[in-house]
Parts: sequence; C-alpha cells; structure tokens
Amino acid sequence: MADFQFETTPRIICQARGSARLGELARELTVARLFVVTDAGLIKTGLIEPILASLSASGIDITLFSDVLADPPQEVVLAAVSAAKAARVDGVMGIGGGSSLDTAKLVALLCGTSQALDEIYGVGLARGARLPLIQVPTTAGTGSEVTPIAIVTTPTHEKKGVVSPLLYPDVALLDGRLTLGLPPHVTAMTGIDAMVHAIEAFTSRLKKNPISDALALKALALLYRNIRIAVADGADEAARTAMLQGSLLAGMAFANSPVGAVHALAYPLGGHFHVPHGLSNSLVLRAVIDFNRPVADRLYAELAEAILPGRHFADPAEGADAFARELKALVAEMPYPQRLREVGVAVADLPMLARDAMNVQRLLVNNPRAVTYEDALSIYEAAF
Ligand SMILES: NC(=O)c1ccc[n+]([C@@H]2O[C@H](COP(=O)([O-])OP(=O)(O)OC[C@H]3O[C@@H](n4cnc5c(N)ncnc54)[C@H](O)[C@@H]3O)[C@@H](O)[C@H]2O)c1
Ligand SMILES: CCCCCCO
Repeated sequence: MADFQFETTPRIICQARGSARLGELARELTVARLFVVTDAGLIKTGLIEPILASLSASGIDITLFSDVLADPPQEVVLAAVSAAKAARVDGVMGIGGGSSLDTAKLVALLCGTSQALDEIYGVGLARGARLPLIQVPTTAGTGSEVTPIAIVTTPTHEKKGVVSPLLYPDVALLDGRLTLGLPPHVTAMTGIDAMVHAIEAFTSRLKKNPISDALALKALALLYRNIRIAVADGADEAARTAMLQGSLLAGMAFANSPVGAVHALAYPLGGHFHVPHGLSNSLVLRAVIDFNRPVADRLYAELAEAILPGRHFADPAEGADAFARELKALVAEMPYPQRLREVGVAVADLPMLARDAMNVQRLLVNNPRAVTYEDALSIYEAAF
C-alpha cells in the first residue's frame, strides 16, 4: 500500500435553512466586520438580502462585494481584496458558485498575508494566516467550499490556480434551499462538473488513494441518481441537497486526487471562449473517456458499478462500455450545447486549444493515459 496524505476542511454543516445560522457561525469565529462575496446573479435571485438582514440582526457589520464575474478575472479578485482591506474586515463569507467561493478564498488569504496575488500562483506558495472564512455554495457544483484551490483568469486569458491548505474554509455550509432557483441549464452544467470531479479523482494516476476513492464513488452515485431529477424539477429539495452533498464529496476527492485531461482541455475553452466551466468539462468528457479506455477500463467498470446498483462487471471492457454508454446518454439529455462548434469554436481554433491544453501539465500528469499534442487535437476534433 503506497503512503498517502489526505486533507479536508475542518467543519461541514448540511442543514435545511442552515443559512439562518450564519450570524451565529460568524460570531463563533469572532467576526465582527464580515466581507460578503457574491455576484450580480445571486443578488437578482433575492437569496442574499435575507441572509444579510439576518447577519446584521446578529450585530455583524457587513461589507458586500457583488462584482464577481464567472471564471474570476484577476482584476476582479484584486478589486475585492482592495475593498476588503479598505473596509478593514475581519472575516470573509463566499456565497454563490465557484467563482464567488474562489474569490472569497483569495480575499481571506490576501487580507491575512503580506503577499501579492502573483506571488502565490502555484502550489504551496502562500504564507501566513488568512482571515476567518465561511463558504456557502449555491451551485452543486464545483466543491470549491472544500478544496484548497482557487482559479483565476489572467489578463492573457490563462486560468491559473492558487493551491494552498490556507484556502480551506473554517466552515462549509450546505443549505439545499439556496440552490432551488438554479436554472436547469446551470443545474446541468454544474452537476456534470461535479461528476467529472468524481470521475477524474477516481481515475487520477498519481495521488489516487482509498479515501479519495470512497468519496468519489459515493459522490458519483449521489450525483448520477439526482442530476436528472434536479434538472427536471428544481424544486425537489431532497434532490438539490443530494447534489450539494455529491459535489462536496467530489470536491474532497479531487482536492486529494487531482483532476486530469478533462479539466486540462476544458480550461482553454473557458479562458478563450468564456464557456462556463461545467459546460467546458462536459464538451470534452465523452472524447476523453474514449481516449482513456485503453488504460482505464477497470476503473471505468468500477465507476459503472457505482452508478448501476446491483450490476457487477467481471469483464472490465464490458463495464467500461456500460459506463461510457450511461455517461454519453446523460450528457446528451442535458439542456445545453453538445459540441464545440455550438459554443463559438471554429475548426481553425483547435490547434491553439490543443497547444494551450498542453500547457496545463500540472493536470495532464494526473490523467491515466499520457496526452500528447496530437492526442489533445484529436480529442478536440472528436468533440467538435
Ligand atoms: N476551487 C475549486 O476547487 C474549483 C473547482 C471547479 C471549478 N472552479 C471554478 O469555479 C468557477 C465555476 O463555478 P460555477 O460552475 O459554480 O459557476 P459560477 O460561479 O461561475 O457562476 C454560476 C452562475 O449561476 C448563478 N447562480 C449561482 N447560484 C445560483 C442560484 N442558487 N440560483 C440562481 N442562479 C445562481 C450565478 O449568479 C452565476 O451567474 C470557475 O471559475 C472554475 O474555474 C473552482
Ligand atoms: C490545480 C487546479 C485544479 C483545479 C481543478 C478544478 O477546476
């Protein structure tokens, strides 16, 4: 058995109407001046106002930053840090999708250390303490509320990661009711993103371990069983809560057993064409599964057993066939674009995308099968 290290967030609360406890949780963290990070879409849903009112009623002074943009641009992150420093906040809360949660992480970190953002891109470069941090996901989801990762889009459209245990929050609060209003196409994109986290954590080549495996299998089972329900009937609170739990478990899994080629090939789609993160993953998922089949059939067969209760596949190829079939059928049912050509990508763009994907070696090294430039190009061609 290979040695391994497993990291996790210290405190997870999953509670219907749990958002009513945010004032209590902030006070427990001795926060008096809270910086709330979200985006305009969340403000429009009306979800934020009652939460801010309950926090204020608890005597917490609020500074609201609602200018987060998808795939947070570096300048937006820096604007949030400046606003937090100017307000002299002593705690941060992210409430929203992964873009808001990642921005909140970096605000908490950069308000607590003397470092600059461009000093901490990469793995383990952050130093010092961060401000108290509460994360409240409203998509299910990136799992960002339980990962040590924050992704920023640089002015050259490159997606860069900050990876540090300092980015784990003090509290991750799951409240299914906050996701009830998620539109079907966003429910689908973020749900498939969470499934990709579980799939890629389970097939990851370098840091796969028994704990991440157990989390990935449970995550995939929860997500697969509930994504169709949540997309078809967003008011189903049980399905919504299961999706949040599944995306959190998948987040814990890939935080310790990192993602591979699906994410590496998805990043350039987000960076250059502003394709939403979950959709970027979905667009290349089927072709990457087909590409990995020569080395990953046994793993895909285990994943097939996780989503097809009662089925056992003695023949790995048969199990992998079943897994690929189920995933392709599920993606095809999702209410969003299915091909690269539908999201503004031209054939002439594919070599550039493949070149950019090859720059994401920090993820490609985790893929069960080595990926060359030619492989990346052929995957994009198959997804076109
Ligand atoms: N840190 C990590 O571990 C990690 C993992 C995966 C992805 N990411 C990053 O997360 C970002 C993607 O996050 P995302 O997919 O959650 O989307 P997002 O946060 O970029 O956008 C979500 C969209 O849905 C809206 N929305 C969110 N919750 C809603 C609700 N309950 N009701 C109605 N509308 C709602 C928002 O207003 C926004 O328009 C990317 O930047 C990606 O790189 C980070
Ligand atoms: C190192 C960055 C890994 C991020 C995966 C989810 O987007």
